[in-house]
Amino acid sequence: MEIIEKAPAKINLGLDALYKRDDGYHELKMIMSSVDLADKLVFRELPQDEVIIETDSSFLPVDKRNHIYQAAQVLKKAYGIEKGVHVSVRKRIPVAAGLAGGSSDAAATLRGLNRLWQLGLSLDELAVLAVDVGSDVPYCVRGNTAVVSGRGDVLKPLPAMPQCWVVMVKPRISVSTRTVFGSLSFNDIHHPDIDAIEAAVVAQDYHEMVKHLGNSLESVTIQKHPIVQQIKDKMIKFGADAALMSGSGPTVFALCEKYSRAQRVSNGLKGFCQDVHIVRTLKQG
Ligand SMILES: C[C@@](CO)(OP(=O)(O)O)[C@H](O)COP(=O)(O)OP(=O)(O)OC[C@H]1O[C@@H](n2ccc(N)nc2=O)[C@H](O)[C@@H]1O
Ligand SMILES: Nc1ncnc2c1ncn2[C@@H]1O[C@H](COP(=O)(O)OP(=O)(O)O)[C@@H](O)[C@H]1O
Repeated sequence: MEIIEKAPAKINLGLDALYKRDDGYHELKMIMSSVDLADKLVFRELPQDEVIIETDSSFLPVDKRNHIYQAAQVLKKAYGIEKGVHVSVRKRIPVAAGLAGGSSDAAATLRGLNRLWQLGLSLDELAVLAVDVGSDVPYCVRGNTAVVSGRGDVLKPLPAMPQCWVVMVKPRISVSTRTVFGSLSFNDIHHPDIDAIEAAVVAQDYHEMVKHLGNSLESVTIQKHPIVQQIKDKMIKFGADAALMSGSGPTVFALCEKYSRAQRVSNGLKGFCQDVHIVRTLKQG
């Protein structure tokens, strides 16, 4: 049997870091949304009890460091499964970009193996296991648009964000999520109004939504990597309705209501960065 799952990238329309918790993680309140840029995973049963990963990306480890491997092990351990799987990954989401590519692959693995091994688990049950792989994985199990809080493990589904075009630009720098959180100083960060973004999404009010986009981690990454601010400035100059860093970065996304604007932003940025994508927001489902 062969099972296919898509693993879409996410953007953070809002990310508020509230405080550092006793377990070392940060309490967050975020609005996340899936976009139409996805990896494709194909799962096939293996006769031996082994997890084998194959990918077209030269940036990815295929051993136990891969989030796909970790997700499979979490599921096998939780349900005592002694079966093997071959996973082939067509990688389209830029790696270590703030777009949750690895987390989305892990979530797709939980969904895919649930089907391949006929475990009959609900998405809520998979989301509970998911946090053992990473903080972004519970959200990625369902994807779509949601308010995400706690460490990343408390989910409230929302209607799909208002339809628009998203231009995603990843500069050629590496950002470590752990280092960004480690450098966060609560004295001087911006706290976006997450409730206002949520209300705008519920009301399907695109213009109100773009007014409130914000990310507490942005200034931390910009301080080390001014190119993130330069990309934001260029996006606005070329006509984007809003521009924001996603997650801990370094990808910056621009939202545009009109495709012609998205094309202008994309063309304007292509001379500056190589990794530029125009994608659509996803409708629910
Ligand atoms: C910042 C966000 C926002 O969506 O996204 P990315 O930039 O990774 O896409 C996520 O919270 C990242 O989630 P994820 O990448 O799964 O994080 P994890 O592997 O669990 O944690 C990596 C490191 O980030 C820090 N971390 C993560 C989540 C959280 N709520 N508090 C934290 O302090 C911890 O230092 C941890 O060691
Ligand atoms: N399947 C995977 N896809 C992408 N990255 C992965 C995967 N498995 C492990 N990783 C590792 O996870 C780290 C974070 O990658 P990724 O999830 O793409 O970024 P982010 O958390 O910034 O959104 C990278 O160092 C990468 O090597």
